[in-house]
Amino acid sequence: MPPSPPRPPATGTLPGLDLESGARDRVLGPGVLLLAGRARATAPGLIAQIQAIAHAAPFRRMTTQGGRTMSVAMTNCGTLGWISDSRGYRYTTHDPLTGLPWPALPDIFIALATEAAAEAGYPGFTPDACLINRYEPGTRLTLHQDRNERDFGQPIVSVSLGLPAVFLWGGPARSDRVQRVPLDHGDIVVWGGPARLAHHGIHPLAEGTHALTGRARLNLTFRRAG
Ligand SMILES: O=C(O)CCC(=O)C(=O)O
Ligand SMILES: [Fe+2]
Repeated sequence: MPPSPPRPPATGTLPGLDLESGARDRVLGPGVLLLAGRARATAPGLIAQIQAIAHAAPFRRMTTQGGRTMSVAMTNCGTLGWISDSRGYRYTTHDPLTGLPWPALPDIFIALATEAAAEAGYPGFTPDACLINRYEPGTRLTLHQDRNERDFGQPIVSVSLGLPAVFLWGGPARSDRVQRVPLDHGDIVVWGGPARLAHHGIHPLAEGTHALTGRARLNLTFRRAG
């Protein structure tokens, strides 16, 4: 009997295993790609910028049109910021909490989002909006579509920092089968084209602490909203 072939390398679900960037890259479906670890090198700089942004535009838990309080804490940077309140979801130029324009997109944010989009097959992406989500253990984001943007021809670039999470990736219909995709610190998911209006969400975060973010996961979601 021939010897059994060598096992393929482990696929990076082991916490703390510092796999080479790219080893866990995955196509989740047509138009959607996981770029594993691509934000790892710049993560400390990204997190420092998030702290400065949150100083000017604090994290807050927004309410939905139905009066529920969202469990994810959010803030924004860019010329447009995503908000939810009793009037529904929309983009605004100003932070309703401070009355000031949202803080500008840092150059390192724009560079990262543009490079990740290009690598995933969406060249020329220039974001004008970055939603910053902060999850604590137990926090979840229910299945939804991102559909408040003007041009669905533009992709979404989503960067994970800190605690790991399970990304829920579905399809255009809410009832479509949902894949559970482990996301680690520094991972980037890019979706567009046929995947642009797929349902997605975040499973309730597991307990833990991360060296750079503490008891939290931070997510940057880049969009061309206007
Ligand atoms: O936290 C994530 O990875 C997803 C965030 C998201 O889907 C959104 O902000 O619309
Ligand atoms: Fe989303």
